[in-house]
Amino acid sequence: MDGFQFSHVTVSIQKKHILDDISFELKPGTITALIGHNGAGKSTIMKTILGLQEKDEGAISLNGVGQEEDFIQFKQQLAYIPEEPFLLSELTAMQHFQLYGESYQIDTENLKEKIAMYASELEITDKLDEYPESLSKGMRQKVQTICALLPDVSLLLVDEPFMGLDVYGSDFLEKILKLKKQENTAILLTSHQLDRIKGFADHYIMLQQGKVVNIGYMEDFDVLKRRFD
Ligand SMILES: Nc1ncnc2c1ncn2[C@@H]1O[C@H](COP(=O)(O)OP(=O)(O)OP(=O)(O)O)[C@@H](O)[C@H]1O
Repeated sequence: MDGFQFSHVTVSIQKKHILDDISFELKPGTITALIGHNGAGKSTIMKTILGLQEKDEGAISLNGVGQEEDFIQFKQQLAYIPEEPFLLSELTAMQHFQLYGESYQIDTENLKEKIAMYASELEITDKLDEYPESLSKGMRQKVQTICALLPDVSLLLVDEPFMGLDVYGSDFLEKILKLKKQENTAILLTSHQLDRIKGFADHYIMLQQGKVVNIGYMEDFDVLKRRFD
């Protein structure tokens, strides 16, 4: 089955329900925004998909591959841009890209072209041999972002995509997310920058205290918001 399924997932941390029976689906070639106040459970959904957070119940699958059945094959089909960069201090920016290239088995020429294009567009070409400690926070975020954009995956998870990026970097990332969508990637993002994501997300999932309160088309979001305000 194509696409991503998150079915009846419940997560507890220290006996408290953080996600309560959450279900949604993502179709290939769509962008979906997870919307909700601080603490609603958006990052916990991302971490649960990535296997960083254990779930009590439920099932998660991507293109018919169950997260629990074959975690490596499941994981190989997705990439993640975290809110905070977590780079390895002993690797340069270029070595991070090569590591991603190897783990996603990207063809060498293709990898070189992509690195050159992303580094140039995000203005870090002169930083490729630098280690994370000598990069600014925004530059580290750019390196982390490029890592996740290098592979062609079925599912791209993006936690607060525009946090830490300058306006030019944010505009470029938005352009690339739209391009990935055209290439049939399903994109799940969280953002508090509603004005920006309203312009390019197709669907929204609204969370409140670990529960889904509404799922709909992004273009209908304003109507719903006015009703809740
Ligand atoms: N490790 C943890 N230990 C205890 N509680 C946690 C832990 N991680 C998350 N929580 C709780 O889970 C709830 C959901 O947190 P989560 O980070 O998923 O929210 P969020 O919607 O991503 O918020 P934000 O918009 O602030 O990033 C919060 O009440 C938070 O306090």
